[in-house]
Amino acid sequence: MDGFVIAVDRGRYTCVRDGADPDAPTVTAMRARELGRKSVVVGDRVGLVGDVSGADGALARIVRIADRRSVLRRTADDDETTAEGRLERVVVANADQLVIVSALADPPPRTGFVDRCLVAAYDADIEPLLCLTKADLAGPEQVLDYYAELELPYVLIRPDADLAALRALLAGRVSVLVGHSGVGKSTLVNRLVPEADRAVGVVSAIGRGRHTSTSAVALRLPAGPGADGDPGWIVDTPGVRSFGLAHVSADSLLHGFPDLVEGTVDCPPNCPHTADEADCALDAWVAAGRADGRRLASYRRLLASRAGEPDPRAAEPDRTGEPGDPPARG
Ligand SMILES: Nc1nc2c(ncn2[C@@H]2O[C@H](COP(=O)(O)OP(=O)(O)OP(=O)(O)O)[C@@H](O)[C@H]2O)c(=O)[nH]1
Ligand SMILES: [Zn+2]
Repeated sequence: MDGFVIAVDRGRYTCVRDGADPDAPTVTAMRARELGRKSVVVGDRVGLVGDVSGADGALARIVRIADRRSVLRRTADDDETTAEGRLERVVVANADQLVIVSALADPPPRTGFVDRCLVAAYDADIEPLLCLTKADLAGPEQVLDYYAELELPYVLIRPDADLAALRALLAGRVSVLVGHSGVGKSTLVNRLVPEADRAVGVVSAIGRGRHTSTSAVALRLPAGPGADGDPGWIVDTPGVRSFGLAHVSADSLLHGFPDLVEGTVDCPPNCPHTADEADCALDAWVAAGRADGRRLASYRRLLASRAGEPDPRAAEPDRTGEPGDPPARG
């Protein structure tokens, strides 16, 4: 029996069977010994044996994990020189899309956080989608201007408008939602999946909150009226407030900045692209107007952060989560 892992809690995996009716009971499973040390995460496609009835108290076993199409990772922090920084976690397997939820106001957009998510998305080979909430409070011009060179797909979310544009982008795919506290991610999840309360209830019944607050949960999107085909899945990541990037090499970090990549062709061999590297061609690239200087500054902040250098702006009082995360001001 093949299935899809939708929640993980203390050695128990909640799975849905492939092809099962959306209302069919979920299957609770444990890992079979033959899996060895391989981890099973939300989004994994697994082979199940044993009692797959989903009845109360039934316990199936996961005997196989399918090859992963993508692996979204994070580390606890950026610093590859510390044990905590090297502690790498797989957030979600087999995601197709990373939906970066950012408010346009209250709290103001944090392009540093978005840039960091873009690095994680490109590193994982997952398509990014910028989801700009609270569009009733502020316009998207500044944020879109910052990403002008990227052709980054985006949607605007306002409380009084339907979510058709977003639903169309979610259809048929597994999309991971990430965002800072207060950006309206929970509000959005509840609007997308009105039964999310029920789903959340199921998860809390197996102990969410007592265990790890960072565990991800996959929620099936409801079929729209008259819609055929698969409406898709969203994966909510309640505890993921930032993406430590210690697992991303300095080279891969650059792939999160496609607007800068071409600017490095004139760099000397093995150029670290840091601000103190006098011959780095990126400064000239920006000076020539080929990319936004704020993007170069953001890239270099991430480079410095990976090397364990403290960000001088992290100490500013109005910054609550993300070191070195400027609002998108011009
Ligand atoms: N004006 C406006 N307010 C919104 C919108 N979406 C959410 N809010 C409000 O923003 C606040 C935060 O929303 P949440 O959905 O709790 O945000 P969150 O990102 O889930 O944050 P946590 O609850 O900390 O995880 C709430 O007071 C919402 O009512 C929106 O589109 N426009
Ligand atoms: Zn360089």
